[in-house]
Amino acid sequence: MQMPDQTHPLKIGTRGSPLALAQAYETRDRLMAAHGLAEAAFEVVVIKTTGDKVLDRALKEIGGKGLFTREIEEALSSGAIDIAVHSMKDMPTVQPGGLILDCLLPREDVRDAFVSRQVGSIHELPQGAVVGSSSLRRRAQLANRRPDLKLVEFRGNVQTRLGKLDDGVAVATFLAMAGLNRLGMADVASSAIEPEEMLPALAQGAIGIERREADDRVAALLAPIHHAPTGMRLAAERSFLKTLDGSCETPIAGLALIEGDRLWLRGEILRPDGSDAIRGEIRGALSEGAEIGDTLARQLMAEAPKDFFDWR
Ligand SMILES: NCc1[nH]cc(CCC(=O)O)c1CC(=O)O
Repeated sequence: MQMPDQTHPLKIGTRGSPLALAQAYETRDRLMAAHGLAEAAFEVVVIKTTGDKVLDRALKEIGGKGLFTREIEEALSSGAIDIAVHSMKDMPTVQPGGLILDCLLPREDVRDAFVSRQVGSIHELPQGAVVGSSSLRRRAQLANRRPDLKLVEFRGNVQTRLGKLDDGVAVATFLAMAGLNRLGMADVASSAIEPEEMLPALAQGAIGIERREADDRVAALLAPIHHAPTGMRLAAERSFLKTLDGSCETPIAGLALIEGDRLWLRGEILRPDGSDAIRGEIRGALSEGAEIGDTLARQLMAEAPKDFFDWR
C-alpha cells in the first residue's frame, strides 16, 4: 500500500470549530499510531459549511439535511480532500453517490450534559424557568417532561452558550458530554443526563470517517482504526433514524447498547411541542442492527396517531 508522506500527505477535511478540529486531530493521531506515520504525512483542511456561515437563524429554518456536511462532501467527491471527519449525529442517514461512511472511532460518552450556573439538574429547575436550546429533540423532550419550563432558542458554540447563561438569557442549557469531554471541558457540565431519563440523539458521541467508495488505498488505511462495536450500535441507531426519515434536527432520540452478544435498542419519537412521546425497545443479534432499527421504527410509527408526523 502506498503510504501518505510529507510530499503526498493524506488530506483530512473538517469543519473549523474547536470540536471538529479535536475530532480531526484524534483521527490523525489514530492513523499515525496504526501505521507508524509522522504528523507531516497528514494535512488538516478546514472547510466552512452552510451551518457554520448562518448563525442568526434556527437550524430547522435554514432547512435540509446535511447543513454541516454538504461542502465537505463536495470536497471529498472532487478529490480536494481524501477523508472527511464528522460527528455522526450530524450525518444524514444516506451518503451522496460515490461516498461511504464505514469507519467509526470508539464512541465517547453518549449522554447529554445539563449545564447551569445555578442548579444541578433538570429536577432542580424552578417552576417556569427559562431553558435555552436550539435542538428540536432536546426541546421536545424537555417540554414533554417539564411542560412548565419556558424554552428559548440558543445557538452558537460552547463559549457563546455559556456567555448567554452568564448574561441571564436562560438558567440552563444542554450540550453533549462527548463534545465537552473532547474539548477538555467536562467540568462545565452540572450533571450528565442518564439515557433512562432522556435518550440522546441517535449516533451521539460517535466520530465517523467518510471516504470515496472506490478509493481502495484509503479504505485499507482506515480499516485498522475502525471500532466494530461502535459500528454495530450505529447500524441499529441509523437504521432507526432512516426508517423514520429523521435527521439530527427532528425530535427523535435513541440509543443502542451491547449486552453480551445482543444489541439492545431503545427509541423515542416526539411531537415538537412535547405534548406526546412514543417510546419502545427491541433486542437482536449483534449483526442485525439494521433490521432491529428498522423494526423498532415501524413499531413506533404504527403506534403513533395519524397526525403525529404532521410536523415533517
Ligand atoms: N449538532 C451539533 C453537535 N454535533 C455533535 C455534537 C457533540 C459531539 C457528539 O455528539 O459527538 C454537537 C454539539 C452538541 O450537541 O452539544
